[in-house]
Amino acid sequence: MSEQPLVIAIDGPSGSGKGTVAGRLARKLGFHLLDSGALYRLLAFAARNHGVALDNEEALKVLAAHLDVQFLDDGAGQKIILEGEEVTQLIRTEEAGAGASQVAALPAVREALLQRQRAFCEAPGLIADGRDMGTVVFPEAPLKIFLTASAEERARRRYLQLKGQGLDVNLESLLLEIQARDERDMNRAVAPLRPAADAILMDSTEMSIDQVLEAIDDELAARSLGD
Ligand SMILES: Nc1ncnc2c1ncn2[C@@H]1O[C@H](COP(=O)(O)OP(=O)(O)OP(=O)(O)O)[C@@H](O)[C@H]1O
Ligand SMILES: Nc1ccn([C@H]2C[C@H](O)[C@@H](COP(=O)(O)O)O2)c(=O)n1
Repeated sequence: MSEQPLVIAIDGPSGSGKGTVAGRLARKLGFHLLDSGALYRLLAFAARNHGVALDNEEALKVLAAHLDVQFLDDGAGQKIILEGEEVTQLIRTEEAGAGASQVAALPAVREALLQRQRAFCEAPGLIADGRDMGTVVFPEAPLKIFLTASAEERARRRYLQLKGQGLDVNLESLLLEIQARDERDMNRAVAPLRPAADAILMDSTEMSIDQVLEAIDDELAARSLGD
């Protein structure tokens, strides 16, 4: 039987550093990258473009099934094209994250995006970043990291990130938005944000990005993976 490509799942709440760590790890290992949050952000963004309400499950299911998205890697980072428009930065605001969190709570939306996410699993391997990579999408992943940090630290990171992109952001508002998104993601009925039973819990509140990557390297070495 052909060997399955190696999948490393990195789940956790907003702003914990999943995307940054997943991107660095994918480049280092030469693996594919699944930014599953981007799919939900793109769906919410497309819904707004098409005048579809973020609680219209039936219409969102159809939109999700036919989402016209391209993930392009031009060597300087990933560009995201939605229906022919580059939306790489547009989908990164907290407003887009809130919309994503809202549509992500709908079972038919999650079902419509499931196979598209699993299709990212190709040789030589995949780094999968999200909320339910280790619990639902890739439950057989041999390494699952649940990456978190205090809400205050995650708000601080998101503040620096968005301010660095020239956006006018407020730290106190970001903290409230992140806490609200955490609540929704953790308490929804379908695929709630929680660590898989076999996930490695990693609290990066006091860790640098490099320290997180080193800790993941140690976990890979301990399992003789990623060589
Ligand atoms: N350990 C860390 N220490 C300091 N800054 C970090 C750390 N990890 C990530 N960051 C920074 O925090 C910001 C948010 O990181 P990132 O976008 O990777 O988080 P995320 O978990 O993917 O968030 P979301 O789920 O909302 O997309 C980025 O600017 C990133 O560079
Ligand atoms: N696998 C996933 C990924 C994301 N979501 C939802 C919940 C998040 O709040 C939102 C945006 O994700 P982010 O880009 O911040 O990682 O999308 C989910 O339910 N499942």
